[in-house]
Amino acid sequence: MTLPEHTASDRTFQVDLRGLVDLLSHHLYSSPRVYLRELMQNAVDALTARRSLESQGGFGIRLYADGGVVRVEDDGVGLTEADVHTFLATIGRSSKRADKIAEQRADFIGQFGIGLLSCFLVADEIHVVSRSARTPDAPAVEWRGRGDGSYTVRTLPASARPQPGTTVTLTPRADAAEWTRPAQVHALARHFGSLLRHPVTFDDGAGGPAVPVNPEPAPWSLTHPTPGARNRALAAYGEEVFGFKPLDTIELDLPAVGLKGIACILPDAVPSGRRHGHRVHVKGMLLSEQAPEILPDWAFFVRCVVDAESLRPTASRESLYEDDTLAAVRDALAERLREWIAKAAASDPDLLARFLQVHHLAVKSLAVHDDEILRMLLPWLPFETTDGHATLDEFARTHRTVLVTASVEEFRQVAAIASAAGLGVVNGGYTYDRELVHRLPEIRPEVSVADLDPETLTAHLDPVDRETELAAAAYLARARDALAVFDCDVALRTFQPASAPALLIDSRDARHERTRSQLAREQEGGLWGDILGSLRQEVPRAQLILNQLNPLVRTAVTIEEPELARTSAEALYGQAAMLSRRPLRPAESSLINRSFLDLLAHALRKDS
Ligand SMILES: Nc1ncnc2c1ncn2[C@@H]1O[C@H](COP(=O)(O)OP(=O)(O)OP(=O)(O)O)[C@@H](O)[C@H]1O
Repeated sequence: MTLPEHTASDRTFQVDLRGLVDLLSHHLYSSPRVYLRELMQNAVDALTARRSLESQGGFGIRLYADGGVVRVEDDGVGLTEADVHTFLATIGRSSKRADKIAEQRADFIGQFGIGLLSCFLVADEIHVVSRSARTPDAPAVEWRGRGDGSYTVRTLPASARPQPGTTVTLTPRADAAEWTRPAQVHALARHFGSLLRHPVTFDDGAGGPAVPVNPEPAPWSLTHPTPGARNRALAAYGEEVFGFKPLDTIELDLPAVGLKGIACILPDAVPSGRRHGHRVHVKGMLLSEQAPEILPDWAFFVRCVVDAESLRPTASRESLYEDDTLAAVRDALAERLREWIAKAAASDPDLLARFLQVHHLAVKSLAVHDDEILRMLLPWLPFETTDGHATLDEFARTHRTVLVTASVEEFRQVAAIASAAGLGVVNGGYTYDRELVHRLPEIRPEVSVADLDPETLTAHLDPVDRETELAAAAYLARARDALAVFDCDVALRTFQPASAPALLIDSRDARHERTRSQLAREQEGGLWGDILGSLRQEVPRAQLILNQLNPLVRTAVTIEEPELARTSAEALYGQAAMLSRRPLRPAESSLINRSFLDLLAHALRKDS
């Protein structure tokens, strides 16, 4: 038996327009307000297409919103009835992609053939009346497209639309009033269209004259009498769009992609790594206020506003398509910022100083990975040093050997003693600082850089003579006993400055080791106790170094009364711990409290 043959029949997808509009509104566009941008952009593209037919100027875009309707009218290329069926009524079909104009595609902002659908975000029907400039004797045509996917087309007498161009009218739904009120339409038009090159006007239907939406050309396209005047005009524009007075304004110009604009240096520091949005216009139309992709991550000390000819927007038209052109633009703009830094470093020390004062953290993060920035700016970057805050250049002039600590805490511990000994130490504890200081000899070969840790420093402190050591032995033993709970050894040395009674050397390693051995003790006998115990290394203990040159210490070591000796040792430990500015442990805080009260009680007893 043979089965009956089934013949395959070609079918066409059915598209549910409501579902599609829902998808666009929830997943493609950030807000219903984009409907106006899409209409303006179609008008701009239509004007561009008309310009390729006839060079005559004076064509523009007129917006109208009176609370009842929103209308966008252009003097663009227009549509014939056949165009309407092909382009308006076919979703995903765009005249800007048709083969014969493929080479001109870069002239247009649109290309996906879906922009018009965004009108359904605010209205149930799109009404278009158009007359073609390509086929001047074709009649005017009217198209009504509805959100349910149906549409009607009819031709109108030439008198209905005497001149070529297109008028799109929307009757907004009540729930879209927020986006279609006259004041809002005007504000949105200015927002998206302030840099459009065709004249755009707005009329609120109240009887007054239509007002220009983009009366001023882009500030960088104007000529100015002097470079200073130009710079001030660009800075004023930056302040207008970003709301801050730029520390300086860098002009951007990349002819290869028709990009012009400005980069505004932020007047205040920003947390490093925070990426700023830049304002990107494509052919004048505002694409995004938050496009971080036109600059590399490190450029977080600027905000840019640019207008480009050949950057490609994505379908949402709210970001840029990541392609080779965008990568090249990013590189070229980064290069411009570098040039600005180099120029400031070479010829405008005041500007450079102001810039580094605010953005040195950003520059440090940049210099770590960028040899050129390092070479240009390292000498001018500020660091915390034993001479106070100083640039490496200033510091290296007085210290041919630059010592650098690994942590802020270690810097606090050694700074006073090292500087009293004439040593120059840089605090390497902040992010990037130690790494950067170590690279100084690449630029200043006459300078050498070495790490300094507190242990090395104490090893070089002068011991006291045997007699003094013996005389102090009893006191030192009591002090060791008092501080044993902190696993702290006590030693007597002489060091400058004489005003410092004691130095507490307490490296991070020592503290880790103490935590570990304390845990091991607590777990005594158990499995963990054995494991932790077997890890025990030679314990790097904390060390309280008393300064024999200090008058207070000289007196303390002679104390015979055991309680007072103990209290004085605790007080010296507490004071040294506080000076190191590391967070105190609870036991240390209570020790400081207790020793203070004991000393007070002692002093009062003595007085009475
Ligand atoms: N104001 C207008 N004047 C002339 N033609 C227009 C106008 N508005 C729309 N069209 C035609 O309708 C087509 C579809 O428009 P739509 O906005 O949906 O897509 P697009 O602009 O081509 O691409 P995109 O989805 O990227 O915006 C356009 O390609 C164009 O041919």
